[in-house]
Amino acid sequence: MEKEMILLKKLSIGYRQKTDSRKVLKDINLSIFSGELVCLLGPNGIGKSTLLRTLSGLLPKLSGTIMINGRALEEYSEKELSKQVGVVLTDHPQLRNMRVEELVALGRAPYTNFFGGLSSEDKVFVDEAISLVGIDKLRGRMIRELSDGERQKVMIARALAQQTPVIILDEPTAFLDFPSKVEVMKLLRNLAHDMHKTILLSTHDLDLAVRLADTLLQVADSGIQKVDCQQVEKEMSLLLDI
Ligand SMILES: Nc1ncnc2c1ncn2[C@@H]1O[C@H](COP(=O)(O)OP(=O)(O)OP(=O)(O)O)[C@@H](O)[C@H]1O
Repeated sequence: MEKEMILLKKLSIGYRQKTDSRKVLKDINLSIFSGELVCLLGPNGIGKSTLLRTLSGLLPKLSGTIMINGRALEEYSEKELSKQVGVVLTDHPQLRNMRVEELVALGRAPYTNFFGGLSSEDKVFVDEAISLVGIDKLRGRMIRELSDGERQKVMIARALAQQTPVIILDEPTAFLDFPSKVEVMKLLRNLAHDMHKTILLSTHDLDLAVRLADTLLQVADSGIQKVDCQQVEKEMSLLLDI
């Protein structure tokens, strides 16, 4: 039986400004379960990143409820939340001067002591994450010397080393060539299915999302709706006249 990992009720998200707030999406009601690869689709500027940042605890909600693994998001301390939710955002220029192994080891930060030393258990999790993602050969390389696809895999390995039940990724396939997009999406799907993780990502790669996601969520001004993968595939074929 899969577990309800993310529950959203009457959620409004956006940006608080000095005098008022800029609402981006409102009345979001949604349940997301463990073992699921969930893809958020929608046009530029509709609010996908805003939602992912809000669920990651990086941006405060405007109103409503966010439950992560059965507990309200705001009840978690920063450290506790980083044991529940791993986040892979678009670019991290400040991480470019690290080696692959060091960056993956950053995933252990919520578990290490004040001085940040890795225990032998931490090292096992780092090794495991590196081998799961298939980047053993890149271990000693500098992040700045990697291709976009390789760097994306390293970021996923860091989130895996963090050992969280939920992983949130903002456009993990952007800027990748087609084979790398497929590889990254399949990797994420396998992680959801084999390790029972909840993987929530945004993407503009509709064709891949339709084929690989367990759940497709369409973001529109009116809110967020689950859409049927097979129905979308049929509509795509009709549009393309094939
Ligand atoms: N820091 C901010 N302050 C105020 N408004 C913002 C801020 N960041 C984004 N927005 C606005 O919020 C809305 C939603 O942006 P968001 O980045 O969530 O869209 P998105 O669906 O992720 O788009 P894309 O597909 O282009 O990445 C946009 O109108 C954007 O201009």
